Amino acid sequence: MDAADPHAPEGSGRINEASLSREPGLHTWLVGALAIARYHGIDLDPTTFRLDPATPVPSPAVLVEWVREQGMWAKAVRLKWQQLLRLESSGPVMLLMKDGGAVLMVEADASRNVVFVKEPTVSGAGVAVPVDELRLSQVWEGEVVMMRPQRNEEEQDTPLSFGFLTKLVMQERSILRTVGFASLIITFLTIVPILIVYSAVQRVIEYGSMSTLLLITIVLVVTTVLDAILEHARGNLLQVASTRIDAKIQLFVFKRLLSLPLDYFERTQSGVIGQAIGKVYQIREFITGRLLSTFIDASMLLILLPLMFFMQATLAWTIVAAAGLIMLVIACFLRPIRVLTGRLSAAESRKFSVLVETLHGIKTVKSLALESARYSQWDEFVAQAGDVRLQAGRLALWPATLTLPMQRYCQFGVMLLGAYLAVISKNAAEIGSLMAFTMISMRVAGPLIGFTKLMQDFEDVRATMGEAQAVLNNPPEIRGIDRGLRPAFAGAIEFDSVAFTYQGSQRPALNEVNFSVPPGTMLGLVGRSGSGKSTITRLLQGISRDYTGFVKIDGVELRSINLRHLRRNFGVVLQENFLFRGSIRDNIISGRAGLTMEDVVRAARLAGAEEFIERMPHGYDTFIQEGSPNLSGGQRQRLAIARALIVDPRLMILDEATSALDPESEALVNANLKRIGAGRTMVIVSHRLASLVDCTAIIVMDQGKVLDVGTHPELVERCSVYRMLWLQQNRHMTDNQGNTRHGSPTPVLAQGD
Ligand SMILES: Nc1ncnc2c1ncn2[C@@H]1O[C@H](COP(=O)(O)OP(=O)(O)OP(=O)(O)O)[C@@H](O)[C@H]1O
Repeated sequence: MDAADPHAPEGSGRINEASLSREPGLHTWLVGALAIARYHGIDLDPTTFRLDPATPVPSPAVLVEWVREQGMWAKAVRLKWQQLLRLESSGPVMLLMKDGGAVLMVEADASRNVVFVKEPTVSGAGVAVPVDELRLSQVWEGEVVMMRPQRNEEEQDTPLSFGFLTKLVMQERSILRTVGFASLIITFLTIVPILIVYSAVQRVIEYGSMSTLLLITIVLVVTTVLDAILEHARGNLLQVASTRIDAKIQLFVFKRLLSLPLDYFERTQSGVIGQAIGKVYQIREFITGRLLSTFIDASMLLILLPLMFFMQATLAWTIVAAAGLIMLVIACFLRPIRVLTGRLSAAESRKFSVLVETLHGIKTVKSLALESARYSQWDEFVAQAGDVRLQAGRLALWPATLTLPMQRYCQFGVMLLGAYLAVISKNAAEIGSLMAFTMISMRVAGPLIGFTKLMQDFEDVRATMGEAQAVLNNPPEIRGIDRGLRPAFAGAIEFDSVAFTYQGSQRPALNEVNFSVPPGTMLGLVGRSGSGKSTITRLLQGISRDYTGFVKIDGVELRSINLRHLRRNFGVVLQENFLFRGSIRDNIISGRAGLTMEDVVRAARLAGAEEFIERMPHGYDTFIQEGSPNLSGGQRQRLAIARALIVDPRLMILDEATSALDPESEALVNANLKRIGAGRTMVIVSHRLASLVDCTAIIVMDQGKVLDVGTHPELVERCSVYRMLWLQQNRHMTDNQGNTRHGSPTPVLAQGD
């Protein structure tokens, strides 16, 4: 059947490569993504999309990754025609074609069995044409890319709370509903044998009816088997639900953690953070385990309790009274337990911090033989935590001990009382009733006690939640990450009356800083320790944003720039750079989409890393361990430079990048600086002035202020602080070469390479 619209322009129902008009220079998929984004009122920056020249068709994963990096929600899925017809989407979706092209599906009409598609154009212009399954299947194999804006600010900024976690749990309501339904049937299956016992036992005993006994046995066996099957199925479903909830919580926690600003991590011990993250899992266990099962049990109570009252009201009242007493005892202990739980948690955090710190600093610990000092500290914190744990444990024993008689009563005492009541009533029918009641009370006692204990657990979890919230609910920097301008950078930097004071500090780290440099500048930053050099680079990267004055890049105030965009345009190399576990190639790419082996080689060559990589046993595939012990400091640094350079950033920061290097490695990196700096603005912080003599401009910082700006010769001439630093370093170098201590600087040294 040809489903093409008769009013559509001739031939417009055909989709083939020829009909896919491509935006000049842009891949069709990219045009499609830009068009969908534009439909949602978002402008994506296509220049940030990198495509492997060897493979002109990117993978859907690469495209999706790029769209996500740009701050939108995106997903690539495989759909069948029927699913496509039912697709609920608040905008166009992109169908990826077999030939590498794409069309946008703007509407689906299930009644006519057609979808409306149009060619992707950035402007969004073009006529949508209806296409049927047969036609589409000739060019489309089912690949679809869906995109939409991040739902709303709330979605990204959702803080951790019971409400939020409950919402996550409720997302699994279809499973939970089934679980609830299964629970009701299980309860029913529990009641059936009880009712049979209730009504039939007396007859069996009175009339010696063996056939009734056999029937009861068969019914009991059948209900038990059914019960077991249903319990198993319910357990299975609960496992599925809790695994899914668990995965969502883990994703949430990690995302939330990554969204926290860097200075938060600088202020907070990693042990405290690690401990708080661990706590979230305790809360999850509570919600998906104890809470869920108690509520399921509670539904059972709703049926069983009335039944108990119906059978034996006196005994039922005693059980309710026992449960009430248990609740009262636990309620009395809640407050003191909460206090001790809080103290225990704090003590555990301190202990954990020592462990994490020791592991992080293990090189220092070993090399300075600090093992015994660290051990004593650990010993002290273990003792403190043990002390509080003992107190907490002892206190928790009390409610357990005091409630034990009531628990035992619910399980066994009720039987004795029932027997007594049966005996004094002298009614044989009471025996059946008593047996049935006892069976129910066994079933009821557990959930009743569980319900009361839930209060105690909830107190624990509330304390735990407080700790996790103290870490995860810190204000994220995500707002800046996903919002703001995305200007194309040339690289001009301007500081206009910038002042900045670190949180908790009295003295400003930067005070009335003013300077501006044009694009392509190689800017050196020098000054005594603590003069504010690194702070300038932090401000430039948007790490610290609560400064006064204006920091502008190409005239755009930094706080109005999208943070992700800003950082993607910065290449940053620090004194200590962390290399991840993985191959050299993976480390240079660092998971960024669309980068190829050619990019890796180009970056490595520019960073001066190519020669040592090629000498390694597996070249670019050489595996780097965590902390990269198999690389020298110089090699690590050059890899870090390559990693920063691979995206060809317009601005680059080298913060003491060569300070820890041996002279040979330093000379190697410095020799490449000019090449590295070609076509981009470089900000180089260095204590070694020899690395900076080629800079177009050097800023001399002193106590958070700009003391002078000039070239190396100018500063030697007129800036006393710079001259002093220069002479200090130069004397040292000349000494090494056996020259006179008071000799003037030599031009050779000044080249630094
Ligand atoms: N995270 C921080 N929290 C509080 N104060 C800080 C922080 N980082 C730096 N400072 C303070 O801010 C001032 C400037 O520090 P900054 O690191 O910018 O100096 P620097 O010139 O780069 O020093 P160095 O050459 O030693 O690295 C110093 O007084 C320092 O103590």
